[in-house]
Amino acid sequence: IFYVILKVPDTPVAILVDILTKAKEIAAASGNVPEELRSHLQKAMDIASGLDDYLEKMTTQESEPLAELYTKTISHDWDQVHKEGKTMFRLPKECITGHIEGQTLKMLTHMSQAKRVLEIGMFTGYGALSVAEGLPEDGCVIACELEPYLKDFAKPIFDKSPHGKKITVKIGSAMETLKELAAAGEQFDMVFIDADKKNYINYYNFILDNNLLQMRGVICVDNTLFKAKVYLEDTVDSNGLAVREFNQFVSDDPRVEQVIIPVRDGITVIRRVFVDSERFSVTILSKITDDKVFRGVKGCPILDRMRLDGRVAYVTGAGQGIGRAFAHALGEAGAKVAVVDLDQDKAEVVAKELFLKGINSIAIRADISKPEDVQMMVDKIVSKWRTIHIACNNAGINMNSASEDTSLEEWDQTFSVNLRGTFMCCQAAGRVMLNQGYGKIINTASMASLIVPHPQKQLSYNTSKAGVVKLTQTLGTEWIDRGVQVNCISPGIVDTPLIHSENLRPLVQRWLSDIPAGRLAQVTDLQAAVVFLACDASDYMTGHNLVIEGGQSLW
Ligand SMILES: C[S@@+](CC[C@H](N)C(=O)[O-])C[C@H]1O[C@@H](n2cnc3c(N)ncnc32)[C@H](O)[C@@H]1O
Repeated sequence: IFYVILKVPDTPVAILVDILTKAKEIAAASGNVPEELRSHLQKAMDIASGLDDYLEKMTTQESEPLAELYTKTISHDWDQVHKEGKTMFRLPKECITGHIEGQTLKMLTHMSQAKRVLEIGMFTGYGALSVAEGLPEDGCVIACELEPYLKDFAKPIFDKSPHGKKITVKIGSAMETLKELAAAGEQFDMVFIDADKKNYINYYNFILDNNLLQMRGVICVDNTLFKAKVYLEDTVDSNGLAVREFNQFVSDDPRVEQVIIPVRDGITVIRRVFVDSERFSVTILSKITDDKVFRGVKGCPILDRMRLDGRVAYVTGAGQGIGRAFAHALGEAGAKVAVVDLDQDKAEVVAKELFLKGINSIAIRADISKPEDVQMMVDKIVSKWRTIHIACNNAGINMNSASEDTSLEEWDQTFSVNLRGTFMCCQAAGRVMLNQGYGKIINTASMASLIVPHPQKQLSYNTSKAGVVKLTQTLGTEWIDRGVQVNCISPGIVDTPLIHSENLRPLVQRWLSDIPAGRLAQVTDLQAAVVFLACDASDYMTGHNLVIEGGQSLW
């Protein structure tokens, strides 16, 4: 309530409400205003005055630190602070971005998958903290601010928030900070310009001219409606005129594409459009080699070419460990994933994990050593999603015994899953893929296909995995001219809960001394490889054994 009383109209809508309130008062005082006009005035008032409240209510509530920052900011006596000489300028509390704009910034941060954000004009840090909340754990915000007082003002609240540590405040003229950042070769995924309006064009040009914005970054600019003064003809306010000039400049700039979102006092969102812009001058384009390297294959930059949107994948042995990590990785890259495991419950749990993240998934129980199960798996996927693009044949078993004691049962069982099972999966999925002229098969082999891991004795495992590599090479060369690539991944020793058992501890010590990386593999170390082999960027690779073992096979 305190805030409402103190609030001055500072957005187009708030000004509209203010004017309508005055018009209503005049109408009320005048005896001869037609009822219809009064009713229109009331309706216009209801529409305009209800908007901000409704936005507040329907937008995700702000976090406690943000709420505290807001209250602390609007209840602070900024005039007094200025009189005491603690700030250079008299800072109007209304310049805080606040709940709706903060949530908008957080959402934009999230949507643009930004990791590094630059804010020009931090004030008390509401925008900076909102952005920080939308960043991943290793994200960072560099917030430029002229007034040293504001850094100390914001600090206690930044310290209270788990996201505050992502924010670095740079005190001084923002232009000087920009120059330092450019000299250090820094780049940002998102830049939020919200400082002195007369410098907007300078900040904007400096950012673009010095590549402070990374290739796919966005610039957000605050107050670009500037209380409607940017389009009202009688504007004389110098800030209003400066923002108007800025908007016109951006609108005429062929390097970018932009939109003004009428949130609060207007936020312009700007992105670079280097090659796909029809507005880009022909003379500039004639000097560059305009090919797939420049534009990207099918117009996609390399990371986009690694996406798997719309693809259908399955992963066997996906109920845990490497298979589970593969299923998550393929799903995160955009594929629908069938989670296949011998254990139905485990498959269902992983499928649920994927679903929770927004990845379409199904769980399938299958014993890949049985031909009928393998065919059932393929049929189920095809009947559900019409096809299979990515077959990740990962299920395998490992039994240890000295070679002189290895039983035929152990040998047969190992081969029946690791080699025969993998072959059956390749064949069943391969038939679907050959038929459609497209497919990616990724088998899980092992570093044991290259070296003989020791001191444990695992003859049947080692030989079966060597077989998986030869299977991969043979199929990879036989099928590539029909659009199907077959590759395999050979992990080194992977850190699993099993490995931490008391009796395996001495063995782990031994292995560690054999690994140049000085650590075991985490399942997450293998995720990029499966996405790479599953995507179009690896189309020219086939029959390859991608070894990921921290250098162990080289020692
Ligand atoms: C509109 S407020 C920023 C609001 C803030 N982004 C938020 O989320 O609440 C503008 C801020 O820019 C700062 N500022 C103005 N001119 C500046 C300059 N040349 N360099 C750095 N900061 C400046 C002001 O001190 C003020 O704190």
